[in-house]
Amino acid sequence: MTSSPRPAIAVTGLHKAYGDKVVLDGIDLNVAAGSIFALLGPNGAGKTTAVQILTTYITADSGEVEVAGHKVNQQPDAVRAAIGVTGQFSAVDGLLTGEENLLLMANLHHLPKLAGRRLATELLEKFDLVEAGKKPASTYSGGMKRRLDLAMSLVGDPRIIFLDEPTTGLDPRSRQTVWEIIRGLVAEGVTIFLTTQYLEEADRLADRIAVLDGGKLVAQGTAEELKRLVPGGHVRLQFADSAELALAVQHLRDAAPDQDSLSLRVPNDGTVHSLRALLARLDDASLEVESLSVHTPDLDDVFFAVTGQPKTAIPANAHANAASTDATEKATIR
Ligand SMILES: Nc1ncnc2c1ncn2[C@@H]1O[C@H](COP(=O)(O)OP(=O)(O)OP(=O)(O)O)[C@@H](O)[C@H]1O
Repeated sequence: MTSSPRPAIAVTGLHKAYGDKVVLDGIDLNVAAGSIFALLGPNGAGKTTAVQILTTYITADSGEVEVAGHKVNQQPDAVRAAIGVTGQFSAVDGLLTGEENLLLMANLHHLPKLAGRRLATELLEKFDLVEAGKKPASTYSGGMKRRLDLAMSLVGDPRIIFLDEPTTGLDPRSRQTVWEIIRGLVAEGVTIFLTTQYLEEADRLADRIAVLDGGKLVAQGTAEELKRLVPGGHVRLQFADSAELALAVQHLRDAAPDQDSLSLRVPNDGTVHSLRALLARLDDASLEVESLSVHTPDLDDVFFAVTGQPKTAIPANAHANAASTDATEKATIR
């Protein structure tokens, strides 16, 4: 009989509040060893708090949390020995060179001097920081700092790495580089738990994604599973002025208008048949459409469905509104 391998991370009923404010409201999740798991959510959703608990930085109020087979509240040292962490506030010391930062980390891990030097050289090469390695880290670009931070988190040879918003603030090229590094680590068998505000990052990288909103997991699955939760895509109709938009709203009752961009989002699966039907409706109503674009479902649509708001419009500490609660219940898969 074969038993399924033990997950790298197992969380049940995780709860954390600060005073009256419930930050994590009963979170359950499992991360398979050797996979990439993305915890997605708007500002203030509780992502960093979850990472802080999983990495033993803070304690939970209740719930079971096992990381690398050890309970975080009972064996925090064993958990710490098995993990690497890079946060939004990096461990990089700007006064030290890249190499010195790595040597310091090797020292903290009690590596013999020679082994520490060898590892620092290896990591500087791996992360394309050989030249920069002799310069103070304060002179590095954001992307270089992030690479050094990642390199430093590898010093203890961790099997599980937590990356809290690893590419926030990076330009697209640096972001791609970090993604390549993450994929390389996973190919070596490392488990990655990352938090992100970028839907694209979760889509491109993660084997499984969980969406956190208002302290609850409102959806969980692969990117494809999450996209299937969204019923079809939509067509965006662009109008020249608000009078034409108002006229369109009267005729297309199932559509959602956006007054700022003078556009209308009409549910549509993008097939030729349904596009023809939509064009016929526009013709029948003599509506003047300036332009039209077809959108197949993406994680943005999932976010819209499970949180009730477009990703870009989610304010800090957003909570699902009453209208979104239905969508949330329909969309959640467990
Ligand atoms: N030490 C603390 N004391 C009081 N409230 C806190 C504390 N730490 C976090 N919070 C609150 O908990 C909520 C979740 O914060 P958290 O940093 O976990 O969110 P996040 O999803 O990581 O957000 P961001 O994407 O902005 O980093 C926020 O409302 C925050 O203000």
